[in-house]
Amino acid sequence: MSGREVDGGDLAAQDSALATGPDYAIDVQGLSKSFGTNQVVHNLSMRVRRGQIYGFLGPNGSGKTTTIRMLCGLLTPDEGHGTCLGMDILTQGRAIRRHVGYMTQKFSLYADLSVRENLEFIARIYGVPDAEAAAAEAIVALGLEGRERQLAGDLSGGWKQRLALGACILPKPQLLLLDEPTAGVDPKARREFWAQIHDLAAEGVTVLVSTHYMDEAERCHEIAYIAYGELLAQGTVDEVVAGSALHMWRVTGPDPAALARELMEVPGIELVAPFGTSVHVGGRDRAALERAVASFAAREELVWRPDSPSLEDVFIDLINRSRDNFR
Ligand SMILES: Nc1ncnc2c1ncn2[C@@H]1O[C@H](COP(=O)(O)OP(=O)(O)OP(=O)(O)O)[C@@H](O)[C@H]1O
Repeated sequence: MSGREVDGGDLAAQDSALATGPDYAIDVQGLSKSFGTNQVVHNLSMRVRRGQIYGFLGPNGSGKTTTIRMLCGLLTPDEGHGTCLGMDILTQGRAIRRHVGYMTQKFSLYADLSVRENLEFIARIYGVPDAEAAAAEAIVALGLEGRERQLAGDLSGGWKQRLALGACILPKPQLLLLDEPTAGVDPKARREFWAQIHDLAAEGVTVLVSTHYMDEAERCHEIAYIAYGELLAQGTVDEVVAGSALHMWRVTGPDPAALARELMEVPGIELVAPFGTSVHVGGRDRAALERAVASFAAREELVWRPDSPSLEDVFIDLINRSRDNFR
């Protein structure tokens, strides 16, 4: 906990500030954080509008969790400043956390308590009035009926995540920080989880969610892509794709893996990404890319089609280029 932490004691004043607060649930500038000599977040600025679902993407170790922890005052940035729910992240961490639900990557409920016991326990810790009723309400809202008496430790991955989300929203937070909430969860459970997230956003809750799944990125109102601690792209999915300025072709042929290796060496081709039986080929210089494609004209076994960049193409391109910059 930061030595500068002050707990803005007047809860009524805070609540009224929250109700009339700024348009942005998160508004931070120039955040940097190092662990020893390793700078894991560098000069990161971001703004998230209230009621939005904001996706946070990037490779492993790129600084997403560290950023989330700075946003709710669990870590103090070395540089930078900003607000979360209108409160200062440097000095009002404790007050921020009273209004934020933070779902960490690790399942942190009690494995040997039942679903209902876990929810009632959390409700009591947060001082929710009538903990039993609040837990019962959460059980219905999350579709956990019939599982109330099951031990949390015996739930499948998808149900565990749903219970963890239930615990997060019991105190009715204004902002949810969800750190890879669906890692390892099957597609049906992920879809249901996302339906819950959209319901919460429709009620005015702001959601910042980190994920490695492209389909989840496409369910967000806005996304940010972070690599090596740098924010490389930000905006709606369409804006991020358009901002890449990538031109793409898709080529299908008998041995996509060998073809991909060959294509990587061709001037004008900056991005090569095998996708099933075909290979996505891209570059920012349209003329150079077209010359590269034309050089394969005699290869009748290959079928070339112009294509549009997918979000995954854009992220692969961003990570390739940022890796070059950071070497
Ligand atoms: N408390 C700490 N002490 C030292 N190094 C840390 C600490 N917390 C994180 N790191 C390092 O900071 C870097 C960024 O980690 P972080 O967990 O923020 O990344 P991430 O983008 O959330 O990764 P993932 O997608 O794998 O969860 C990593 O190299 C990690 O090892």
